[in-house]
Amino acid sequence: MTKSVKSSSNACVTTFDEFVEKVDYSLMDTLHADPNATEDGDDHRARQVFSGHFVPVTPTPLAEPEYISHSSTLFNELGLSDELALDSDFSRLFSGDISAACGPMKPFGWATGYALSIYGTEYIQQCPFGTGNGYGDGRAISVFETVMNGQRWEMQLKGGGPTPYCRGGDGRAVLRSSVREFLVQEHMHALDIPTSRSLTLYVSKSETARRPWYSPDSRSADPDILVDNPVAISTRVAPSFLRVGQLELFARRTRSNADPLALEELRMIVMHLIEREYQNEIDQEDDFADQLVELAGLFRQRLTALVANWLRVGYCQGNFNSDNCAAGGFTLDYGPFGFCEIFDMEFQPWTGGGKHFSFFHQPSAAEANFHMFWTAVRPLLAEGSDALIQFDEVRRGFAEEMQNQTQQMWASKLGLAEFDAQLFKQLLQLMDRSEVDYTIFFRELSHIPDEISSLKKSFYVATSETLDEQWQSWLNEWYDLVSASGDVSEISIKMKQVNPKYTWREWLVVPAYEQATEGDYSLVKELQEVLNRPYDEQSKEIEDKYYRLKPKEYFRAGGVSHYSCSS
Ligand SMILES: Nc1ncnc2c1ncn2[C@@H]1O[C@H](COP(=O)(O)OP(=O)(O)OP(=O)(O)O)[C@@H](O)[C@H]1O
Ligand SMILES: [Mg+2]
Repeated sequence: MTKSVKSSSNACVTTFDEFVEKVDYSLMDTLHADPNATEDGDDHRARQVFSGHFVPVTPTPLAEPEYISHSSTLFNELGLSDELALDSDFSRLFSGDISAACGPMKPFGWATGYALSIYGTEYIQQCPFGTGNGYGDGRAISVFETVMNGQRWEMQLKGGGPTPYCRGGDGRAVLRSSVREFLVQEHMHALDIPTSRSLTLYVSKSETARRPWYSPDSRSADPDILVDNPVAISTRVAPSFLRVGQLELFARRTRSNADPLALEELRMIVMHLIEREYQNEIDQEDDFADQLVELAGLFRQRLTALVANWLRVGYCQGNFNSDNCAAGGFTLDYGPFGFCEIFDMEFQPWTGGGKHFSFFHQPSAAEANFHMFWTAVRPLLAEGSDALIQFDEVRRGFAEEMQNQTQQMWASKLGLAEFDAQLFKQLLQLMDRSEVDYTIFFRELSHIPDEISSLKKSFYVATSETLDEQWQSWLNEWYDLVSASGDVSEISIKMKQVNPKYTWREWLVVPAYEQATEGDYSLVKELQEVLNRPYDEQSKEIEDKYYRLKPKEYFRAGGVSHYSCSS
């Protein structure tokens, strides 16, 4: 078994024909298409979609596409050769021209509908028809499914042009947001955090889209100008793009008797979820009700671990609605996300996001999404059944599991065998008062110093003598605990595996997308290199450039310290 996986991972797909041969449809063959869909996928205007799991739709090719970059790491994992990224037909396909492929490929891709809940409250007014039937992938179009190296993958163009769910939007993503999403997905993977992945990034040399943005040196919360930015298509890859909101769509239709097929379509999409995301853990021969109990337990485990990981690296998703919550338990939709530099429990880079999605509130936001998942799947279980009792039990246990996951994570960040509530509480107060840089502080601590001078390079403010004394006394207590729990140099190595040296710093990413707008992609590529090895020391030159406190001029800077959702 291991042998066959290994040998297939060495098999390199080098030509476009070989790549196309690998297409292996699952979703379009097992789920329901919208019965009102056109046959040719020419379906680009906002309209209501009343039933079915997906709408066949063709992407809209970028005008004059230019290759920017691809992820060698992912190509390698998929068994694709790097040259393929430069192949003209491959580039055509992943810059939106599906006519580049023929033979086993269908002449259209597909978009899916989903519902939206914000922090556990159902919304429908985001849909222009006021019914929820016009909400879904407005600019994301999947074009390819395959099994590569024993794993099923779906490839989805983001910014691939309008779909019936576009709500009047242009279906495009601008270069700025595409560079961010392209880079951060692979960075998250390198940080060992489950995520959708990045395949390729192409930009148009002649097509632009107008978006609200910030003038240079703007300090305003909201964008103050309109900017024409080149449009781009990034392709993301995951076993599926199923969201909690997608399950909710069919559950809502079931509840309101809007569609006689809704309950069956709910059952189908949940089976599809199990098949795509939980195949290795759930036996699909088992009784379906038992599968649902297992599904709930596994999703709870993945979601809580995911959010604990977000806290570990300083990541704030910003907009953790149910439609941005992957039912496979990985990070999806990098819109108004950010990484905490100066430590702030309520860090939230998105001006429209509110505190409920801020840094330390993410466990509660996750619970609200889990609640919507539980509510959506529940109609598939018989009232009064044992399975339903167990299913409800999983829901009730969310907060406890979330707490266990976060406590374990803090213990590992601090190099301790067990979480110490008192020590942790004192640390949070000190970090807050000294305004520490989250990444630099924990990385310096990973060297296990016994006095505070090296930690001070992570402080944004000068500390008083009293504060220094408090730090030293905290450090002494911590040091004693660490040294009592094992070999200090081994603990240091382990701490460096959970406390990255290099994380996302927005002010260092801005120049990369700005230069890319001018046709210079060298910084995008440099960032790919640096962010793909976040736990490594890397060179002195890289350290000087990237392991640094955020300069004063970027505090409160529009588009750097905060941004609106527009992308
Ligand atoms: N320019 C656009 N044209 C059409 N639809 C859009 C556009 N921008 C956003 N949307 C749609 O609006 C909804 C909310 O946007 P949001 O920013 O959460 O998602 P996104 O970043 O586009 O997508 P995803 O969640 O697929 O990563 C999504 O369903 C998205 O498809
Ligand atoms: Mg989204």
